[in-house]
Amino acid sequence: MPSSRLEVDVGNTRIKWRYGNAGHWCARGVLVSDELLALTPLAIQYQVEVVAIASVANLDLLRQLEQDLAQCGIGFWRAQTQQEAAGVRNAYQQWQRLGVDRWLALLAAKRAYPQRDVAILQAGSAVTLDLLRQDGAHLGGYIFPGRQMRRRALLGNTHQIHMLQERQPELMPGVVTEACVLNAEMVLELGMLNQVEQVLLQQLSNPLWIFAGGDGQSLLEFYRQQRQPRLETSWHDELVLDGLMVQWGEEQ
Ligand SMILES: Nc1ncnc2c1ncn2[C@@H]1O[C@H](COP(=O)(O)OP(=O)(O)OP(=O)(O)O)[C@@H](O)[C@H]1O
Ligand SMILES: CC(C)(CO)[C@@H](O)C(=O)NCCC(=O)O
Repeated sequence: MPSSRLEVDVGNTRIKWRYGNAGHWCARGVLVSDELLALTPLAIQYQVEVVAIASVANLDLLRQLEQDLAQCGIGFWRAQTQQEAAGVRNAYQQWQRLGVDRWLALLAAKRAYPQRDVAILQAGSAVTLDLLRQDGAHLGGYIFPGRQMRRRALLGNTHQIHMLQERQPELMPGVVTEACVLNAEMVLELGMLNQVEQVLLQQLSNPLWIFAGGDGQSLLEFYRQQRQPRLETSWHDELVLDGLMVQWGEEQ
């Protein structure tokens, strides 16, 4: 009998979880990152045997969670970055330093598209981009500050920029503070997407560009709205959790 699992992706902003058995998910949800210990009551509620976690966040809380779960007789399994697995070779020389969310996304992409070059953009607290060739070679990537992080840096380091109301971003220059900030975010992100597109076209062969993460939908829309997007794109909601499943499956 496959064990019932709570699968968890712990980012620096949010925790995404899903509960199920052998790929059939009965429940899913989101917590904020400092609510990690709320996973124990969830695991009890769903009577899971194991909590399987990928985390790039606070290690102290993770140790506490492991202890809490052990006291309740619930297993704890933590995904790790690897040098090579499931047909993917990590490009980092110091391979342990690659974020486990990036590594698992590579495993998930390889499983989903074994015959294609892919690029993976995960737009979370940070925005990461990773390149993966069809032969399994990870070609490295980029780490950009995420949207919320940039916004906090701008507002936190100035006295007179206040966002009194949200509005739709556009490319034209703004004539009110909010528009200047929001439109600049769009200019910045489109610039990033265009520049990255150039790199992907140079480095990969007919790649599929996968978007994921909290701001991924919005970046994907920006990209698709352009006059001539040159790459095929796809949206993946739970790439890190899918990679967690690949690694779990390989280790059982
Ligand atoms: N309900 C929400 N709460 C917080 N952020 C949200 C929400 N909806 C969308 N976002 C956007 O999602 C981004 C965070 O995305 P996500 O939850 O994927 O990050 P994360 O996995 O915690 O980050 P990372 O893996 O980079 O540490 C924020 O920058 C924010 O702009
Ligand atoms: C870049 C983030 C924060 C994205 O979640 C995470 O993957 C991380 O902490 N990575 C460690 C550094 C690296 O990947 O090189």
